[in-house]
Amino acid sequence: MQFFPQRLRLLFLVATLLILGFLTTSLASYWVSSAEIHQDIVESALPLTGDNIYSEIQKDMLRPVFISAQMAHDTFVRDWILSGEKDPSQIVRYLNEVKTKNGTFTSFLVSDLSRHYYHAGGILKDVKENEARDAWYFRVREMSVPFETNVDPDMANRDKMTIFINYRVEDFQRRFIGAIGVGLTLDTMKDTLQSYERRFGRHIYFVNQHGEVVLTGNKEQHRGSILKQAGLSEIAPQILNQNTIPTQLSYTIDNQLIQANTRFIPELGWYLIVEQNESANIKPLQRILLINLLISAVITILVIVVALFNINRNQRQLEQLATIDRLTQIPNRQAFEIVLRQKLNELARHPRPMSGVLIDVDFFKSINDEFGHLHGDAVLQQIAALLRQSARASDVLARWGGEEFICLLDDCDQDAAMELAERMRVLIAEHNFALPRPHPVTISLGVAQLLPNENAIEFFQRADHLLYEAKAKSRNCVVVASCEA
Ligand SMILES: Nc1nc2c(ncn2[C@@H]2O[C@H](COP(=O)(O)OP(=O)(O)OP(=O)(O)O)[C@@H](O)[C@H]2O)c(=O)[nH]1
Repeated sequence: MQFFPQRLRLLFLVATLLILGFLTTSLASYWVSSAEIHQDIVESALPLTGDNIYSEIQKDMLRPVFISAQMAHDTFVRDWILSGEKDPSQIVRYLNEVKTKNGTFTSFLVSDLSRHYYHAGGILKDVKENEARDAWYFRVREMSVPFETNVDPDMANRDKMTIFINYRVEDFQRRFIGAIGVGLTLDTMKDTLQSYERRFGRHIYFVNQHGEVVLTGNKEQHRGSILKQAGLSEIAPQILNQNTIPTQLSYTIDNQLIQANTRFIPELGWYLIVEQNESANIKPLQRILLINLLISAVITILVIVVALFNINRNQRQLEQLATIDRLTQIPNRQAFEIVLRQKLNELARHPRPMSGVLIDVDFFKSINDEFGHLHGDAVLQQIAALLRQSARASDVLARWGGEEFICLLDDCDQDAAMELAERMRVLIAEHNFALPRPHPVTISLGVAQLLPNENAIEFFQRADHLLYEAKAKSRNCVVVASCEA
């Protein structure tokens, strides 16, 4: 009664300890690793990438700015304009040389006096104030800073989208005399950004001072104004603050935590934004956590199954030890009494004849004395086996005491029981027990049928009395209760 809940309690305790242990270690390692990833992204990976990209940009993209600055300060250019743009082939040759030497996509000069637009191929056109495409020139003309970067289609190159560096050219008294510079196609710039994205595994893009995304390696990711994009709009005011010192910001979009490293690049007039998806980096950890938890669950189940199997097996062995006689391997007296109680209950519900045979080995002490206890044990084992053979499968044979056995015969009247008892007696008397010297081994038997309203104690007392009678009579015989009894 007590054993079952106790066993369950033990298993529950083991399972709880295992689950707690596995959960603690798995969750702890997940939290530690994700905290490390966060720290690595925020404190090391992103700022480092930002710096690397910035230096790459300085190398690749600021070069056109420096080239344009050199062109704007070139005394040949200024002298040529101031001397009345006499020989256009000179400036065309100059622009061609700048373009080919530096590998830029285009090079140009617009003179404020003639409004001619010179490029490496000659005079392209004249810029006009009311022409929308020429608005850039009049903007540059009025601006107070030395240059601007502008993304426009290049008429000289089949309207390809181009980043122009528009540098103001001033005379020696700092009066505006024209605009000069070079241009890079956006394709080239995009390729550059894409190669950065591939190399550093981050998302890199530029926004202008109005928050418009002007250049990105991956067009699908960001377009339009960052002021209008979900998640990003929350940190847009912090990005657009002309801060040249790198700033670390974060925002959430579609349940993904994005870390962003931003800085203003005054030479370009644009903001460089380098992003990394922290959630995506943590995803493999979540997969590992899930696998760990699954493995833990499987191990816990296995441990429980193995423990349950062992406990059940031990319990079965204990139960067997408690009910089976070790020497003869037949049920002992306790087991017999349990079966008898069950049989008596059944009999009360479904009346039928039931008989009992009490068996005692004759002069067993003399066998022990003459041949020793081991031989005595062997005789008892053989007797038990012979009795078991002669009884029906439904009959219950048990060891009643030292050299006493009992056989309960269900659905069997006294006559049939007596026949069986006689068969048993003859079987034992004729059996060769292989003792060191010839020695008779016989049994005496008392047979009784259960009487109506007789209880177990009365029944056994009667059988015992009959056995005593058999012993007193001659031994090696069967005594049956008289019919009148
Ligand atoms: N070898 C062995 N001897 C046992 C075992 N159990 C009881 N005995 C012995 O069986 C003997 C029984 O002796 P008694 O009760 O005097 O009966 P008996 O010698 O058989 O004589 P009767 O019953 O009068 O025929 C005792 O000497 C017990 O020690 C056992 O498991 N093994």
